[in-house]
Amino acid sequence: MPSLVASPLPFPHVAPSKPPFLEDLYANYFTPTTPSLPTAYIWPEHDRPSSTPDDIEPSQATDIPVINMADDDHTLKSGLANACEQWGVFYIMNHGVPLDLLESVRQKGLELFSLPLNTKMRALRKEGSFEGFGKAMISKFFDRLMWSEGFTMMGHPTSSIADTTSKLSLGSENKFREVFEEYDRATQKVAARLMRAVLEGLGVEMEGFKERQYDVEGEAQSALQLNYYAPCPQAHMTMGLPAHTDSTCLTLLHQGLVPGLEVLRPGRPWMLVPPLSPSALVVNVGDMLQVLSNGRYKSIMHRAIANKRRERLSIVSLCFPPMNATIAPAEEVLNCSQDRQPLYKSFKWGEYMHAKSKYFMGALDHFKYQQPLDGISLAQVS
Ligand SMILES: C=C1C[C@]23C[C@H]1CC[C@H]2[C@@]12CCC[C@@](C)(C(=O)O1)[C@H]2[C@@H]3C(=O)O
Ligand SMILES: O=C(O)CCC(=O)C(=O)O
Ligand SMILES: [Fe+2]
Repeated sequence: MPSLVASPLPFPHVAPSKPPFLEDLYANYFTPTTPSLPTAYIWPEHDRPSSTPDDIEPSQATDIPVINMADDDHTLKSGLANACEQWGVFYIMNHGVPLDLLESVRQKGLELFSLPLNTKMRALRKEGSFEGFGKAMISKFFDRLMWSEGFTMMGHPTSSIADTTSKLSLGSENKFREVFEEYDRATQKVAARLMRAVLEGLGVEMEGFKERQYDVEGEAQSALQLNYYAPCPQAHMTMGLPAHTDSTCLTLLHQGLVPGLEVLRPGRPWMLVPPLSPSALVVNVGDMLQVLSNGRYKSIMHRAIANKRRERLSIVSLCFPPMNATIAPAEEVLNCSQDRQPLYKSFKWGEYMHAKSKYFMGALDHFKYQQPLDGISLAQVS
């Protein structure tokens, strides 16, 4: 088992003294028309994209697996097993989320980011909360600013999308809520189906898993994250969303027709994940599936590149365990693996998020049975 922290990226382990998000975010906000990029947005050369995706058109050839959700159960399970093990990222088609719903979310999302500043300020993310406008949580691990802004809504089953969006509604009408909630419900249904198929593909028996851990179809939590990347004339010098893995089981992402998502598979260069078709979704394996599968499926490192001329909106559905569920390698996975040793201890998702917000890419090692000697030393980062 290779060390999970053997990331080829030099992550800064110390957060800058003043996180570049929250109240001062919009005060120091970028102006997309600025002739030259403000220094704070210029990233060190080794962290910059090797090219910007401006001239790449949808349907560009790629060998990333495509999962057809209309396939029979057996084909679906084996396709997913292969995609999760070999890639950690894949496309899904025939997933059942209607194209017109996707288009409405896209339209409302763009409307959301074009709201006037004082309206956005009312829904700014507060310290200790995920919800609202702001830079992504991980921005505090980087000493440069990201060329993006985000809006996070925590959803199903105790939907607070209504609360987050109601802070934005002018008057009593909440014009964002309905469409975001409908999309959240639709994508979580897809995520639930995928999770069942992925776990069953690993030999997990669903009733036992439900008793010992959680009901992946009835109890999973969701968040809906919108990321907006304004056009950036010097896109090659900055980073839209820096390299990270998601703390999820699975993440379903729609990037519209504008490319920008890149993935890093171990031992390979960064690779673009081009938009495949207007309705295809990209699925990423997250940290929790890595634990449930006892490291057989690894969460995939990814990042987003800004574009020189085109604005980009990504619509990201995050699927993760309920707060009180026990996360640990699934029993059946341990029983069929050669060494039978769990790589990870049991923990709760909240504990994981706490570790992630402190140790970032070192968080998973915190829950490993043996701290790898070459890993991040906790003393170093605390
Ligand atoms: C349910 C989640 C998962 C979160 C935190 C919370 C809500 C927003 C998610 C993201 C979305 C953007 C990247 C990320 C790294 C971030 O900064 O915020 C994600 C993070 C995680 O996957 O760790
Ligand atoms: O915008 C993208 O393509 C990536 C977004 C992402 O990775 C995230 O929100 O977690
Ligand atoms: Fe992500």
